[in-house]
Amino acid sequence: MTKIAVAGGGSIGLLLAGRIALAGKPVTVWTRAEAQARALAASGVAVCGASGETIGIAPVTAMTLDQAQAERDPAHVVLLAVKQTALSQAFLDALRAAVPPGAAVAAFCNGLGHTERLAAALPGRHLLAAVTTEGARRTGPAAVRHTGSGNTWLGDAPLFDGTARDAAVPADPAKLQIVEKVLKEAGFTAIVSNDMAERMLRKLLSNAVINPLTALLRVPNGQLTATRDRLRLMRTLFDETVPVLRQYGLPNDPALWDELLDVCARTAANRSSMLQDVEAGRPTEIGAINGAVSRLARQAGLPAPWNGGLTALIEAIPGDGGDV
Ligand SMILES: NC(=O)C1=CN([C@@H]2O[C@H](COP(=O)(O)OP(=O)(O)OC[C@H]3O[C@@H](n4cnc5c(N)ncnc54)[C@H](OP(=O)(O)O)[C@@H]3O)[C@@H](O)[C@H]2O)C=CC1
Ligand SMILES: CC(C)(CO)C(=O)C(=O)O
Repeated sequence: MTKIAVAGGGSIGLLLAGRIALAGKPVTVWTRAEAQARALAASGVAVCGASGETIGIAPVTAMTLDQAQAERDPAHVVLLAVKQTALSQAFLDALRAAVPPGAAVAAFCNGLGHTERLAAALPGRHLLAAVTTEGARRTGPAAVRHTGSGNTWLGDAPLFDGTARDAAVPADPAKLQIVEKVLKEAGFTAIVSNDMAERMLRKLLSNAVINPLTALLRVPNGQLTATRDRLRLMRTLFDETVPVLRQYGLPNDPALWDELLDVCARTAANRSSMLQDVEAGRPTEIGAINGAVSRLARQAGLPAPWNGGLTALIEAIPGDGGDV
């Protein structure tokens, strides 16, 4: 039987682990803190729906990532559900020690930069990129709310920083199929994509416009479109970001602006992940989002002053302390 581990017991990690376990598959959560591993092992993951109704209590095995390194029977499939800010050298070293060569690692991080770092840190492992529009919020050490259903795309992990367009770590089709099957059996809409660069760039575009503006203006996503001034800010950032991302595989799609407005409408009540990080005094993923757009713009010789300025502003908020 495929041995499945989820690295990171946060919002997406608990949603993945909870749903997989509720579908009857054994799953192990690798946490940062020992206290969370104990809580998860004792009570399982309480999975709730969008309005807080209990869907089920999912039994899981749990241990810290450090403890996972000593496992005699290591995982074959690892779903990586940490933020880009967690990808320190120490974390990457620990992950390499916990994941044996030949195992598949599907990275669910938003933003860019993780695929390059993971590919370098995990030689001999099968790296996959995953982009999800599922919404999740951890409500306790062993509890998660599934705040919105979406799609999850899986495929070759594209490389952007310092590379020409179309560079990617080719996925082993057999590993891809295994991860797709695990997600589908857990009830997720999993789609194998042969253009993960496009998927990552579409998601990056939403995050690059919505996240920094909501974090600075301290408004939920739906409030961004509520005034002309905010819409103008969104449009300015969008107009600067699209030409940069088009250099790396974002299609010339006239529907992109409407799609962005649609994300704001569908997630109107959400506080973006960056706003939540700022409010909690945690480091944000700004370096992997607008910081990444700035880097790509420099690489392509295009201007991106708004992305650079917003990166500097968010990094200057007490608590952020820079990024990976
Ligand atoms: N939440 C969502 O709805 C969505 C999130 N995403 C993306 O998915 C990624 C994960 O997001 P999300 O789940 O929301 O983030 P969270 O902050 O909720 O969870 C991240 C988890 O990573 C854990 N972690 C950090 N460092 C380590 C470590 N050294 N060892 C083990 N675990 C560690 C954290 O542990 P601890 O709590 O102990 O610090 C935390 O539980 C992000 O890139 C995000 O942008 C994508 C789509 C939707
Ligand atoms: C799409 C969006 C903006 C939804 O809140 C998101 O992915 C985030 O908050 O990081």
